[in-house]
Amino acid sequence: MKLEFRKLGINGEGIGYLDRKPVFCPGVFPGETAEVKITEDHERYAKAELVKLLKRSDDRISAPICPYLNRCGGCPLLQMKAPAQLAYKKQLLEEALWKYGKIRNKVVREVHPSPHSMHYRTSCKLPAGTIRGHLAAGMYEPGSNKFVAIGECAMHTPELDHVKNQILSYAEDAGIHAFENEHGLRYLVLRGIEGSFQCALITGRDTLPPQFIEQVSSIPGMCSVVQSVNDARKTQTIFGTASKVLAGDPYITVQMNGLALRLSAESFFQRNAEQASELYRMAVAKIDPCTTLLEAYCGVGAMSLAAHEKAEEIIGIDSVSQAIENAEANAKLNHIENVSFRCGDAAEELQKILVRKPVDTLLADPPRSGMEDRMLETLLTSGIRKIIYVSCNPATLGKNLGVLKQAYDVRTIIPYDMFPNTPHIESITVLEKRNPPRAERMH
Ligand SMILES: C[S@@+](CC[C@H](N)C(=O)[O-])C[C@H]1O[C@@H](n2cnc3c(N)ncnc32)[C@H](O)[C@@H]1O
Repeated sequence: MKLEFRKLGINGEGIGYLDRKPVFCPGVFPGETAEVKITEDHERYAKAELVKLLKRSDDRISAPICPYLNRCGGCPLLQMKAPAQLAYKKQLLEEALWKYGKIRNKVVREVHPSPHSMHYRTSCKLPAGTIRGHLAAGMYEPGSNKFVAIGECAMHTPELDHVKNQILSYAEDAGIHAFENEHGLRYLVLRGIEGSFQCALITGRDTLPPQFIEQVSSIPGMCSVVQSVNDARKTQTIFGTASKVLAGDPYITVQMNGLALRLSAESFFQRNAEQASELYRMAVAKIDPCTTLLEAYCGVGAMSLAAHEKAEEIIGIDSVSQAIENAEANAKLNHIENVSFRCGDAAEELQKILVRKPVDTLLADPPRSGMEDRMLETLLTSGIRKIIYVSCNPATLGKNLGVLKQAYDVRTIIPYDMFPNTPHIESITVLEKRNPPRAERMH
């Protein structure tokens, strides 16, 4: 059937309307007309696949840039011109903020574009698979378990893909196969920042051949080779319980905003390192000089350490022990003495700290699921004056701001494009405590 598309969905798909029912179709942009086939018809929405594009948007780039575009699903906006991508991302953020938190779009600033729109990813976590009898790393087709081998990804840095392909070729020569029956290579986790590489091999319960380890550790710039056994039949996590260092250090050390940062393979670190350093700089600039600053969900401490001159005391909290070990080492490495770290649940640790002393400012960069209810409740009744909230998920940001606005004013929201060609949008929100809170004024 022929359908006109008017909007962009949160997953980067086009939205057209059949009567008043939304129809979601990947590969179509707003302003386009397409022949589509309905694949799922539900009471409140339908899904469709593109048969033929009948009218193209002026925002569409016609030349295909990536051979995996229609199969991998990682970059649904790859064929959209850059200015249009930024405009749609801002719109997606504003819509989510209004839908989930009734936050008005006048507080949303223009999107900061990524310094690079291609080849910006400095890390990858790819499942291993077999293609025509050969070991490969890639992705699964969206919504399916069909493996797609990715040779070169247009979002990875070329160095990252080069190292990935070298490791796969050495693994195949060593007789290592893709994970099956609790053995083999399950995931390849790689980081490569400014010529330093870290490789984590997620495998079954296997002893990897010494010659293979020697070859991988000899790749120029390879600083850290670790193995993590994850042989669980069904798993939501990539890493197993413990990692073993096969060669080099347990971490790599990267430079960011004048700091040396050690990163273990299990520790979270932003994938677009160049844009992350811009975002961190802005987040730190929004902190007013204060006595006690707390960073919840601090990872390896990049922002806490960068903010060390803003507060007399800074405390970082993260639930991943390797990240906290890195953060503590990073404080020492950079000779910063007023920043300390704690491993634990952010809400629980914040509550414990607030019993002992007041906290002036909270810097928080939670995972996609956002802040938990316990964290929100604690903030509402705390004396924390300012919150700088870094978010990678507009929906959970909207929900959290919808609660926090009971006691805080949302001053500004600054979006950052961390992942060009995808619908993802990161942002920094600055909140200030209302004095007295609205709830108290009502009584
Ligand atoms: C989006 S990352 C941000 C990390 C860091 N701010 C950065 O930019 O590198 C979210 C972090 O939250 C941590 N985390 C997830 N759930 C947590 C919880 N309940 N309490 C504390 N930390 C948590 C993860 O380990 C991860 O390091």
